[in-house]
Amino acid sequence: MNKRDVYITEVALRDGSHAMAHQYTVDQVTRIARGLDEANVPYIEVAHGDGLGGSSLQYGRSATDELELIRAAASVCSRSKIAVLLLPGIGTVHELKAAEEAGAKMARIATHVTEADVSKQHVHMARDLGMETVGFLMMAHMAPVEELVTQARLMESYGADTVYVVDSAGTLLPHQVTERIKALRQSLRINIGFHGHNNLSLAMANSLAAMEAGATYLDGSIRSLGAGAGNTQTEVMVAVLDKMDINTGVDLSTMMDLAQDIVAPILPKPQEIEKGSLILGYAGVYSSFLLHSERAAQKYNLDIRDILVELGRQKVVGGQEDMIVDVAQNLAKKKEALI
Ligand SMILES: CC[C@H](O)CC(=O)C(=O)O
Ligand SMILES: [Mn+2]
Repeated sequence: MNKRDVYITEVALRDGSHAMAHQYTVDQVTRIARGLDEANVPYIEVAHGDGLGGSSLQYGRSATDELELIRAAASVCSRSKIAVLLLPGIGTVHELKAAEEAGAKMARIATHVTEADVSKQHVHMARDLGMETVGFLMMAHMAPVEELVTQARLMESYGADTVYVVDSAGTLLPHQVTERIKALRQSLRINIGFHGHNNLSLAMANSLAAMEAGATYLDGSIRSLGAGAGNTQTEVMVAVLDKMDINTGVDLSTMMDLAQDIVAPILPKPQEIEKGSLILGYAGVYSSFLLHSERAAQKYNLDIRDILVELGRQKVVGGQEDMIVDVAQNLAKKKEALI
């Protein structure tokens, strides 16, 4: 792979799986991956939205086995490398091995920001398989900067090539991104990355803040096809970085056409900042909770805002999706008692 100033990982075929209710088909994945490869995007992440092994009642069943999707994407890529996400506890080392056999070349091992220690075995396994390895510290707003540094250092000590600050809730403000990335840059030798969500319309500003503070790996989703209001919109990021004379190696025209002609037509609805996604960012709630909370709001006849504000107050984290229904049921009971 040619040297670039910034390495973009396109996450629509994984983070976007949340927005697609995990209903990606082989045909959709093939067409999108082929376009991304043509555009020379360095990394394309493919998996269930909650990572390998995520297809379940709790997280949402996939329409198509993720290994089939990974194989399909890998089969049309000659330049882009396929990445997979794995959350220890949801995915196992067996699934990682199967993903590698299906063509994945990068493993992104994701943990809650204070739980990097659970990534050790998976980082080791990924390295043993010869994969590029990323530590992905989710819900990064929930830990003070010093704690984030400690956790990132653990991932570095396990052998990760890159560690990411992940703004899962799309709640960080640019100065908070700057201080986090700066602190990591000062304490680590490995690459630093940033993954944003656009719930407060700050994903682009935060990505630029991250880059200016020393991040060289940035995530984006084409047409913002990610959880919540989506991620930093990849084709827009390519345009902005190009105007800043930052070399991403990605072809802007190919990305624009892919976004317009292939991705936009498959969106269940346009990726806008609506009430639910705005509250995710405002209350600091996991972006992947949006669809689950929308369903709960409908079922219990509640305002989604009330559910998400309560989940934010309770500092609910990934893996606690069952709390969404608990919170909705309690709110519904309280509402009934008032009538
Ligand atoms: C549930 C996994 C999650 O979607 C990973 C991620 O992209 C994030 O935390 O933002
Ligand atoms: Mn995400």
